[in-house]
Amino acid sequence: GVITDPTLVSNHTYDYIIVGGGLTGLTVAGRLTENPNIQVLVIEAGNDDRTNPVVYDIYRYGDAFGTKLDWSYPADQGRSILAGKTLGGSSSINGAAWTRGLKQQYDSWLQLLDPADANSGWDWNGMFSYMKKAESFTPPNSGQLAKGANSISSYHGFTGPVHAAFPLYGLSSKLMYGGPQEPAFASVMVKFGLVKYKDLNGGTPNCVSFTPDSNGRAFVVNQPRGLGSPVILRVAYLSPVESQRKGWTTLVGQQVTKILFNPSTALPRVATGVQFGTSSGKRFTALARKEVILAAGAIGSPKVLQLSGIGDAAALSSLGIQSVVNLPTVGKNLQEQTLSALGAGGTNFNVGGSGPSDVIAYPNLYQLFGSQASAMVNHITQSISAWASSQAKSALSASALQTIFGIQANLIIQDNAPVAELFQVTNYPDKLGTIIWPLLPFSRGTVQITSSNPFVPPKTTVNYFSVDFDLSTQIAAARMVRRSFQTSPLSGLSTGETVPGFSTVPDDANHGSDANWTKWIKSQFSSVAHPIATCAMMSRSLGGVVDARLRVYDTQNVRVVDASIMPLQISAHLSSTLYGIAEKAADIIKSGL
Ligand SMILES: Cc1cc2nc3c(=O)[nH]c(=O)nc-3n(C[C@H](O)[C@H](O)[C@H](O)COP(=O)(O)OP(=O)(O)OC[C@H]3O[C@@H](n4cnc5c(N)ncnc54)[C@H](O)[C@@H]3O)c2cc1C
Repeated sequence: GVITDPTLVSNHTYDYIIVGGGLTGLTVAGRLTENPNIQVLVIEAGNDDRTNPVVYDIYRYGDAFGTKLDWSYPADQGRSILAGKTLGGSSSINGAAWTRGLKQQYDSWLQLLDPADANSGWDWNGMFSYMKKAESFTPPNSGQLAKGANSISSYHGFTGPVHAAFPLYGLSSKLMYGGPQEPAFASVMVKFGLVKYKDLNGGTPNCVSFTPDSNGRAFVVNQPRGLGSPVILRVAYLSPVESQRKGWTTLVGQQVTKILFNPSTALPRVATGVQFGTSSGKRFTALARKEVILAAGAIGSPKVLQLSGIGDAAALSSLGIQSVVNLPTVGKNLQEQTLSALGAGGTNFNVGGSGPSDVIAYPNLYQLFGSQASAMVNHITQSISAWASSQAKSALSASALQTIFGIQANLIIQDNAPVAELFQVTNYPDKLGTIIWPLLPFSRGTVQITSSNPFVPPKTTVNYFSVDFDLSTQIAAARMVRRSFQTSPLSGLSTGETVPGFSTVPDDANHGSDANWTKWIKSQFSSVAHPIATCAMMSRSLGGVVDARLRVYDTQNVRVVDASIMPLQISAHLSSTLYGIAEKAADIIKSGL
């Protein structure tokens, strides 16, 4: 069950201790405890807020931002990165869009691992089956089909714990929009050269598509199966089984402060358990017979490793932390995205409900940059080496980063990986809205503790826009949105762009100058909250922190299973992929590899 009293687990021994009861932590715990002989302790820093409407009503997710449900990790340029501090982690405060990346992006993970790991299954085929294992998809009904939803059944799983569907379930007033704005946006994107595709969840996201949402409506569908109460809404792996799984203990309201190691300094190092507590309270210890599994998220996990002595030995020693494994890339290779919202006033058409919004466009570089595309291809090819040098401090080395950037560039140039997301939104920031972000930034950042006090947030430096391609992509996406408001049939619904508007970014033959777009974007962008790669699954020679078995290098029994292991961004929202990673991680752990 879920408990709050730390003395109930203090000095007890479990087979596995999972640090973080978020998206991946609960998924792994749910699978490991299918075996009744296995004892798992999950320690979650946040509380059990499943009965809080801000958590169980996904349409209120924005109400969680900046509250005690959110870490709001401070970052550079005055930004902060939202992250759930509550049971369910960021899945409990997320927007629930359910999308998957490009096939070749998952295949590239193998390229970043040692050749000896060629059969490890970290590619599209392996990941697709695990993403489907996590999913219970409900195809659109006739009403939803009429509004533009569609699906391809072989792209989905139908028996997993996480429900995905088009908006219908849950609050009856919240349905797919029935007004003209979403189909009009899709038509304009087709005019801009994108294919309108039935379903972007099968590894081909370069399209405009109506997209489903995850678990927000799970309880309605599950009710007939006797699982029904709103509390399972966000925590598909836990709530339905929590009263039966005697081997699964979840302690909430306690933060893991470090991993404890066997004193023998011989490599690989052996973890024996964890220390945890609250900022004002006592520290406790719990012991792990088999493994300590980190699932604290892409900012939380490198922080715990560093606090435990795994990181850059020199930097840690300056904080008085004794080195356990000198692994300087812990917390490096951070990739996070930048968001802007554009809006236009609307004629008095009826939006047809209260949403949520459904349509996403994923243009590739050629579609986004149009006549400038070949210049941009040349620019990328010629700049990779300079970009790698400029970002080297946030990676193992310039040469490692150059290899990684080469793979990233190939995905963009050869495989048509979508480089930007354009998410049509009704009534934000005006009646017609589109939020945009570059998907595949070359800027690299770091997460680094600055104190041995675990309750001080780590220094998170994204280095937003430190590679010009990232800004150029955001500008090109903004221009595409501006043009969309001026293109029929969307233009027939628009009374003109209001955000940023022509007084802020005057229109011209080029749809606004680079200088004006830059000024506006830099003044108002926010962080998307998709941080990854801070404990990247890559070969050690490229700066990886975990191997293909998700084991931290030079440790015997410390694994990372969360967003920090993704080595490169994907052209998608992250959650479906992360459920797949965690499902695969659970099988790796069960097999004892
Ligand atoms: C605002 C927002 C909107 C999003 N929208 C979408 C969307 O629409 N679609 C989509 O697919 N994805 C979305 N995402 C992304 C997705 O939810 C996250 O990528 C995903 O939840 C990350 O999973 P994780 O397991 O790595 O980390 P998390 O789910 O964040 O879990 C980490 C957990 O560890 C806990 N923790 C951290 N440190 C410690 C410690 N020292 N001790 C104990 N516990 C600790 C945290 O409190 C948290 O519960 C969104 C994310 C956010 C924040």
